[in-house]
Amino acid sequence: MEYILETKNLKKYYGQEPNITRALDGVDVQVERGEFVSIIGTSGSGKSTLLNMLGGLDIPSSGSVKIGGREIGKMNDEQLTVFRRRNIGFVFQNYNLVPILNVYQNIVLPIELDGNKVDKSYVKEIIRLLHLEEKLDNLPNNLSGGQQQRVAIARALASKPAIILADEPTGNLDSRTSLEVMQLLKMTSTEFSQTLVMITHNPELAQIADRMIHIEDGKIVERKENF
Ligand SMILES: Nc1ncnc2c1ncn2[C@@H]1O[C@H](COP(=O)(O)OP(=O)(O)OP(=O)(O)O)[C@@H](O)[C@H]1O
Repeated sequence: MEYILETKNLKKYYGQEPNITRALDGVDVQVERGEFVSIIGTSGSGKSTLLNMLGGLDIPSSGSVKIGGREIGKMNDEQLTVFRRRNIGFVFQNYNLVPILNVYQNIVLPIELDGNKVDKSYVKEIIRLLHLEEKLDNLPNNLSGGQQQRVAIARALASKPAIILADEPTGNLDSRTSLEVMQLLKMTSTEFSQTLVMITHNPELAQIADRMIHIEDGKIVERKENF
């Protein structure tokens, strides 16, 4: 079977002996197309490092990452940038919105960067579901943290990427809104057969996924509730 995301013996070390940090220490992860997987672990366990590797944002010390069957270590920077933009939607903790663009422009930016036509009715539906209709002309600075996060989620969904990688996507939302946003992410990813990988330290949110991957000290550990 070909997985949409697959790592083999993935290692990421920072620094050098004797002060080496093994952020990832031999990680084998497989994610099936359309799956919703949460990666859960305590602070410093390696979650963000793993997500960055799965999204081709960082280079492994050793081991491999395959996205859609393609080994990303074999692509040059430009190929990887285009590949990422076409296949992966990112939702970061800190939103990464463009401050000089308004909400609507931020949402459709990745589509336009790729020279594609905006599916207006789809984007409108995302905007409605994320309660952003009234904010489309606002600049990010004029929004609350939670609103900015919803814009970031809308942007990730708008280009219908095959894969959505989310790093604590609801970290700045209250618990009720977090659950709502998570349900929305789950609903849209199911509707468009998207693969969703989300990292969190919140067990309640992690359980919304089809499957949980536990990480401790840079290693995947098996837990009973996975089965
Ligand atoms: N650029 C870096 N340089 C040195 N060490 C790093 C770097 N990035 C991460 N680390 C270390 O690697 C380990 C894993 O970090 P990572 O950010 O992946 O953890 P995390 O599980 O996402 O944590 P958190 O939940 O706090 O965001 C930590 O010990 C961290 O200090």
